[in-house]
Amino acid sequence: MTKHSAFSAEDAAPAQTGRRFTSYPPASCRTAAAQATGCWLDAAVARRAEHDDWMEKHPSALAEFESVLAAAKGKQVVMFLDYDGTLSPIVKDPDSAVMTDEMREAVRGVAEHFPTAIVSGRCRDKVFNFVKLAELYYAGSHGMDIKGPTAQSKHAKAKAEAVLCQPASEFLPVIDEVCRALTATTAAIPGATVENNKFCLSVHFRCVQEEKWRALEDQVRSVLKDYPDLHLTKGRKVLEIRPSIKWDKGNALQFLLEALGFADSNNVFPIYIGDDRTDEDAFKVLRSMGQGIGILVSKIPKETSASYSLQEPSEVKEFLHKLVKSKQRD
Ligand SMILES: O=P(O)(O)OC[C@H]1O[C@H](O[C@H]2O[C@H](CO)[C@@H](O)[C@H](O)[C@H]2O)[C@H](O)[C@@H](O)[C@@H]1O
Repeated sequence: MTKHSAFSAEDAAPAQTGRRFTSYPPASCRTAAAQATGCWLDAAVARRAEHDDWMEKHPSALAEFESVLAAAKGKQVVMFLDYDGTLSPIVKDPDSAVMTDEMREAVRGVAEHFPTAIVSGRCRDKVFNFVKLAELYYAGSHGMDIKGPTAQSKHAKAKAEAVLCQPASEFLPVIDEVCRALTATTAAIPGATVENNKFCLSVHFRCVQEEKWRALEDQVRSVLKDYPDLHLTKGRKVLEIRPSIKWDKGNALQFLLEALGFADSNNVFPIYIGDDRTDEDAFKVLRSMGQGIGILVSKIPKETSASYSLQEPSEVKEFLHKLVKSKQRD
């Protein structure tokens, strides 16, 4: 298979801006080679071929909907949904990434039929304020802050309200301290913003001039030098600062399956839909369990452990609607 960057043109810096951004190479070597020879038609053909090749390996979950249903037949579907880029489109201002009422209704419909969790890099309260559905499970801070439903529903387990998992709670004071330090240090870079996600932080560079990306990353790394228990990862035009503990969205998925009573069960079919690098941890867990499916939301080929793809949040909504309809005709 052609190697793709998990984060390509739509998300991050081009490779030539510096070695530390080189986890974001051009879309494919084939395309780059064609571009290098100056043959743009070849490059377009190569891109198309690359896309077709990728779609064969990660087919549309809508086009293959009946196969998904067949695989899930007789099993309990559990739905896991990432937020940004999955339920809401990527926008410049993170505080404006609202979810449409139509998408909320689609998620509500799914939650009526299946246990449903939102798994986000955002602070749990913030993502709850966007989604506003009390019958769901929420895993905020990249899974480091998990809470059960606060409203009863058919699928909220009797003790759901008691579900709480905060494996990084000892990091709260240090995260606040680093948030203050980063906010002060990056203030001179226009467009840079720091978002406090409670157990982790995001430094956004979507609105920063490309020439300043390197300087911003240098500043963030210089602050982090004094905090060896924290580490930096990269998402969609965002630098993410997280505690160095072995806990990610994959662990959150496993924790929730266990909390729902599906530990070691062969009768469960988890579906995880996400668009970001951090969602890959959950896709990998599903692969290693050999149960359920991962669906990557992306318009372009990316290296992924997901089995299926959807292009954008509107397709996610359609997929959720189809799932609800299929349940209604059961
Ligand atoms: O796990 P997620 O729910 O996907 O959260 C990952 C990050 O999402 C948000 O940032 C991204 O979306 C913003 C709004 O569309 C966009 O402006 C930004 O460039 C994206 O990186 C969120 O603000 C971050 O804190 C999350 O870590």
